[in-house]
Amino acid sequence: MITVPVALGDRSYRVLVGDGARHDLSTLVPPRARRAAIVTQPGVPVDVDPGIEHRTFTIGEGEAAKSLATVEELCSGFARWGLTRADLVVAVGGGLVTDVAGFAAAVYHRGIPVVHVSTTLLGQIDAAIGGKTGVNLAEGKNLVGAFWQPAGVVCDTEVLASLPPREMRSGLGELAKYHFLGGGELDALPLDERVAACVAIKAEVVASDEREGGRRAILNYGHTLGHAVEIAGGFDLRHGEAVAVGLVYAAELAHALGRIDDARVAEHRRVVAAYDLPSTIPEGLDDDTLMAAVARDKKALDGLTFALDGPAGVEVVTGVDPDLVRRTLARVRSAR
Ligand SMILES: NC(=O)c1ccc[n+]([C@@H]2O[C@H](COP(=O)([O-])OP(=O)(O)OC[C@H]3O[C@@H](n4cnc5c(N)ncnc54)[C@H](O)[C@@H]3O)[C@@H](O)[C@H]2O)c1
Ligand SMILES: O=C(O)C(=O)C[C@@H](O)[C@H](O)[C@H](O)COP(=O)(O)O
Ligand SMILES: [Zn+2]
Repeated sequence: MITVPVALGDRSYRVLVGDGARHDLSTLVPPRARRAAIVTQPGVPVDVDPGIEHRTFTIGEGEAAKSLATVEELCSGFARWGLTRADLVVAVGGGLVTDVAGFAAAVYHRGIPVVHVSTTLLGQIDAAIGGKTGVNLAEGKNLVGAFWQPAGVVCDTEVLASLPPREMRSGLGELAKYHFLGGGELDALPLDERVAACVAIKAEVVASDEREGGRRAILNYGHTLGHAVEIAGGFDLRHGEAVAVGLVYAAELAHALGRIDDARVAEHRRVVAAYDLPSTIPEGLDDDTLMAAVARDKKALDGLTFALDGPAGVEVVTGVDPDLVRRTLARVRSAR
């Protein structure tokens, strides 16, 4: 078992990574908790035992279930059962479950503890770590949410064996992101160590800027166009697939701004292709729709804003020329 600490002062917690790590869930349960509300989906074939009285609450599958309506249903269920502030929410699932259950925990009784048992590759290397929780609106991804750190996280690599191949590949989209955030050749590592290495990268960034005042936005690399493609396409692409498209787009944009050279763009394309992930914008998504979604990105405080690679690594670039953003859409489309 590998333990990765997330150092956030009195909100610090442990991330347990390893084959069978779910069996250590009870070690992360806060001492005052008497009851645990387990939030999961019918499609998650993972049983957990928090070691205290528990009841299971299921939510729907797919991004449509990542909604305020689902949060309301969960909170009503918690209230009917009599869950108190001293009790616990345990999210068991991928990023969708941990984002929704984490947000419900953040707002129920103005905040109760949550432990994430992450069951997808994408969740284990990214979504369950760092305390971003939230839901979608019709207008965009994750537009309502809260920073709410878990009391602990379990990344049991054994449960990844049942993950459908497309979901595993989607996780590789976020893994591709870490290649450009100092991760280097992560593929050389055994699975547990690869997951732990990504968790450690994310933990260090989150510890330096918990609420995305600045540096944390590098974790959003590939997400400005990624989220736009995801929502404009009605979620035909999985999150990690959309991030892969967004990484290639961000590389082309950084190149157009003179921040990186041809070889670095080629490296982005190589990493994305090696994971068998898409590198172009799906047909049928028009530029105006994508531009509107890009403008609604939460990072866009001062003009169109992207996390972009450059001589000093990935950093946030504000006020990007809309014409250049459009021309880069055309460039990525033509490289199909
Ligand atoms: N909060 C964050 O920092 C953060 C980071 C990255 C992504 N996200 C969010 O995470 C979501 C995507 O998460 P995801 O890729 O994990 O998808 P997901 O949570 O939708 O799960 C994908 C599918 O796999 C099933 N599944 C889960 N675990 C399984 C298992 N072990 N075996 C078999 N099937 C299993 C689920 O039921 C679901 O149908 C998006 O909403 C994205 O915005 C959040
Ligand atoms: O944890 C972060 O910070 C991230 O940006 C991680 C992303 O992979 C993740 O998809 C996140 O939910 C996106 O955040 P958002 O602020 O753009 O909604
Ligand atoms: Zn993401």
